[in-house]
Amino acid sequence: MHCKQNELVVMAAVQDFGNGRGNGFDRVPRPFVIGVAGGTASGKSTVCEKIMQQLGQTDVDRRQRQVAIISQDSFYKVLDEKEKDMAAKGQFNFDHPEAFDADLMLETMKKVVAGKTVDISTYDYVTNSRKSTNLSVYPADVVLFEGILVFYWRELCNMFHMKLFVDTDPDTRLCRRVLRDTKERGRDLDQILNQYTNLVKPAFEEFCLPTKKYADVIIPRGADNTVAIDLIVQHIQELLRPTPREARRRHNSDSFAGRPH
Ligand SMILES: Nc1ncnc2c1ncn2[C@@H]1O[C@H](COP(=O)(O)OP(=O)(O)O)[C@@H](O)[C@H]1O
Ligand SMILES: Nc1ccn([C@@H]2O[C@H](COP(=O)(O)O)[C@@H](O)[C@H]2O)c(=O)n1
Repeated sequence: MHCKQNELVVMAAVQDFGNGRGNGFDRVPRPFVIGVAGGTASGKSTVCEKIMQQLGQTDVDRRQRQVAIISQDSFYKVLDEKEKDMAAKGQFNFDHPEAFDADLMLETMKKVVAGKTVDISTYDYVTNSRKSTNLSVYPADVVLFEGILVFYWRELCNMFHMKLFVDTDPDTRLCRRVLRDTKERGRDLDQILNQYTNLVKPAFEEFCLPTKKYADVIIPRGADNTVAIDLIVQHIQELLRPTPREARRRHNSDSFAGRPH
């Protein structure tokens, strides 16, 4: 088997910690790492953003956040001159596993799992290179790792305690990619369509789609699927350590519930 299944872990977490009141918090892995895979422009980042928003994390200082997001795109290899030239013409295959620095990705994720702060490059799609500024990702209770091929490498896939696959209709994805890449990634229509037809679509079918079977939860329609997102948020809330205020509130309501009438 390529990547082990986690349903039992997830079910145990739901059963043991579902009421958020037991001492079971100590037995939830810290951080609880969630892999979010799916084709290009399926809505992976948008789903992660929605999860962060609903958990009230977006207004919190990055150092204090209980949930962190890491993008697999931060681990694209540095291109040589010839590859840069190909990339500028939309002829470099960014959808092949070889395009990623798998060693760096694994090394970084091992540190994340060990609860360490990691410095991660941000990626510039206009220049097809890593930006000079790094982003620190601080230890968090839950880490979302999103990207087209996050379930492709067995060792990486096995690090996830929960695996989500964002499953959006391919025509919708292509339309969104055209709009996004012209507006935000400095691409023209010809280049986008050539790259999509010759490289993106075949690689999706060969490398990304076959990893859907490792998902614990498949999210049809991506970020439009508010029911799925609500359920995932509810589950994450149950995994997060209660803040001191929340712990007091729960303690008080337990004591009150225990009193004779
Ligand atoms: N449900 C949606 N409805 C409309 N546009 C969406 C939706 N989800 C994502 N988008 C847009 O589609 C593009 C790709 O979404 P994104 O979340 O970046 O996908 P991915 O991370 O899978 O590449 C973005 O421009 C985003 O704003
Ligand atoms: N320089 C680059 C790097 C990546 N891509 C494309 O991005 C896609 C992955 O990002 P998503 O947000 O869409 O998941 C992938 O399909 C690459 O083709 C690129 O065009 N240029």
